[in-house]
Amino acid sequence: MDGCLIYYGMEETLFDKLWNQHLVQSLDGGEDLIAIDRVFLHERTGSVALMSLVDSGRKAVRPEHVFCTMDHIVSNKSDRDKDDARTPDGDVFISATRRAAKKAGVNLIDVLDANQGIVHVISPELGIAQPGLTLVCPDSHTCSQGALGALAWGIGSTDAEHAIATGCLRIKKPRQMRINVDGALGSGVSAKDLVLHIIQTLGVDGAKRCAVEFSGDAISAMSIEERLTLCNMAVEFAAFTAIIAPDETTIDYVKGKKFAPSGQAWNDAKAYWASLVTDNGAEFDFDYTIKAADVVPTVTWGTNPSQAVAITGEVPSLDASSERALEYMNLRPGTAITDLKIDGAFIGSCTNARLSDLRIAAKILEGQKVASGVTAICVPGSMAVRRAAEAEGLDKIFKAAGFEWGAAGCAFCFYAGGETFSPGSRVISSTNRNFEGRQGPGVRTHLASPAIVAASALAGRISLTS
Ligand SMILES: CC(C)[C@H](C(=O)O)[C@@H](O)C(=O)O
Ligand code: SF4
Repeated sequence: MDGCLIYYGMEETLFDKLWNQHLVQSLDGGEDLIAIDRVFLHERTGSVALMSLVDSGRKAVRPEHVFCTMDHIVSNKSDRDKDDARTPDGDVFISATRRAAKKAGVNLIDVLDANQGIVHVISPELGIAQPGLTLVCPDSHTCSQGALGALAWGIGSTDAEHAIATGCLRIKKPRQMRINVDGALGSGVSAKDLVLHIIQTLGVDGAKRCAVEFSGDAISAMSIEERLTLCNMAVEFAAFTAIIAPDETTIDYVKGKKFAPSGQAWNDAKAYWASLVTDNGAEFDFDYTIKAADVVPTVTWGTNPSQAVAITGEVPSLDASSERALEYMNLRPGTAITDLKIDGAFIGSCTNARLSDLRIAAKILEGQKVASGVTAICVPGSMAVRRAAEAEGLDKIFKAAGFEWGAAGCAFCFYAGGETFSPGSRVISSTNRNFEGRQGPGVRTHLASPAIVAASALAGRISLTS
């Protein structure tokens, strides 16, 4: 063995690489100081960070790398004004956020800006989230942006202020999990079905404090928009974040985006991104393999995203943990999912309101009418998505079918006060959370893919086909 060096445990995961490349210092007490490349804020929680920063006389260390959008409480009316809000007194909040963002000198994507939209939709769309960058945002679905190969995670408002002021955050390194999805998803089986299947299998705490890397043939075959849907819901099974190694699909997606590197910087970035893979032999704390062929169109029946079932299945039989959920959802065990009549259908949110989602729904809706008694709403994830959809005539299809066509924002994904579905409504929704009251007091949410939402809107009950 002379002259032969054997390294044990030198192989790194993609997550290790990004963590180590951003490690400023290991601190006493098990925390690390991590360099933060981008901070994204929104008016609901980011505003708190911005206002506190401005009020305390602190400055953004790199204001050009801080972005603030208005998405959570803005009105989704097509003719909205710059201060129209969904919440009582929301206008005051929006204008205060605007003032603080301007004072702090950060990039403001205001309500009427052409680039406005939901943070996790516009960050990739504008090339702000990029492979290899660390990105934080005071919002739990920041994990979505790991789809680009970025190390992106949700933080609190205080940490956001700290990251803006110092460009660093102290944090304990999470555990690591790999979920390898082998083979190809069946036709008509979407990224949303896959993530609901994973959460149903692992449970809502299944990836507690883990950075989850998604890999395998089914992931490589996905578009970036599908990967964003998948990573979006990592937090719904308690993950610290999700990440997917950048590949040709990622490079093609990022190329030419507003904030993407260009010229020589683009070539350098591509060379660096090629190194962002998990080494063969690198170890994870948890390593799962899922067969893509086992995944079927899936819908939630309960009040957390793990309470899910095949659309061809039934409301499961009662156990102690599901009793409350069944009561809230007004369901009886043994009822076929496709026998559930709906009152509302919603396509929107950072999970499933990108152009590909709208195209899938429009294909199903074309030339058809929403069932009577169903309130159907589509809110594109960003104004760019809305414009692109309109350029293809998708808005006309949605409207002709009886859908409302909104301006971008979080809108009916979460209840912030203001207009929503009426109490007791059963709503099929392309969003990511089905908690009690999530879409409004007493509203009963069933999570599903945009295809299922569209088909159900036409059928007037949960359905895979109209
Ligand atoms: C309001 C915001 C902090 C919250 C989040 O963290 O995710 C919201 O976006 C949500 O989806 O519940
Ligand atoms: S669309 Fe919904 S899940 Fe996404 S950031 Fe907004 S409120 Fe949160």
